[in-house]
Amino acid sequence: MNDKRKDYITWDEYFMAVAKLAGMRSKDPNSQVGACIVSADNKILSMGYNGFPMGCSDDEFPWGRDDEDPLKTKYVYVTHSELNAILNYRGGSLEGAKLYVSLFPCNECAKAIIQAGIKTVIYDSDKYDGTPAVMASKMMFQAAGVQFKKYTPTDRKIEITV
Ligand SMILES: O=c1ccn([C@H]2C[C@H](O)[C@@H](COP(=O)(O)O)O2)c(=O)[nH]1
Ligand SMILES: [Zn+2]
Repeated sequence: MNDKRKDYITWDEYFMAVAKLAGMRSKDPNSQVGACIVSADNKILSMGYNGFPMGCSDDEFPWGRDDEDPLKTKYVYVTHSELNAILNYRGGSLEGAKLYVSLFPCNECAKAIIQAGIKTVIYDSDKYDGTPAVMASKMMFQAAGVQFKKYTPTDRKIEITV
């Protein structure tokens, strides 16, 4: 019994699972998004999920998507997972880091990702592909030399009992 285990999870499975675990903290009833920032040598640097800013109560601010008054929707208040992950990092530079995220970043997150120096984005869902926000993200990533690649699902079930 000197051989190592063979069924350990890959780096990609690990970091995407961590991103999705972070997303499970989200109170958004429609889309729970998680992000995990990783160094070039595979150390986790930061995590985030979509939620309201500190001091803005999850129970008082609205979670709805549609209202003729934009102030009664979540969109004007929610901080996106990627931005939270960037802002949660306290260690200095994210230059050259990788970002694992469960949903393709919107244009506002793309700007923050580029400006933070993140060079690779690995995403799972691309459910808003073709929308202006995602089209703008893809254009900006291409112009800025940020690689984006779809996570290849392995269908591995990762079960954790807590
Ligand atoms: O780049 C992104 C884009 C969106 N999100 C968050 C913001 C919202 O909480 C949801 C999207 O809600 P829908 O009901 O699917 O419109 O996702 C994010 O974290 N990062
Ligand atoms: Zn965003």
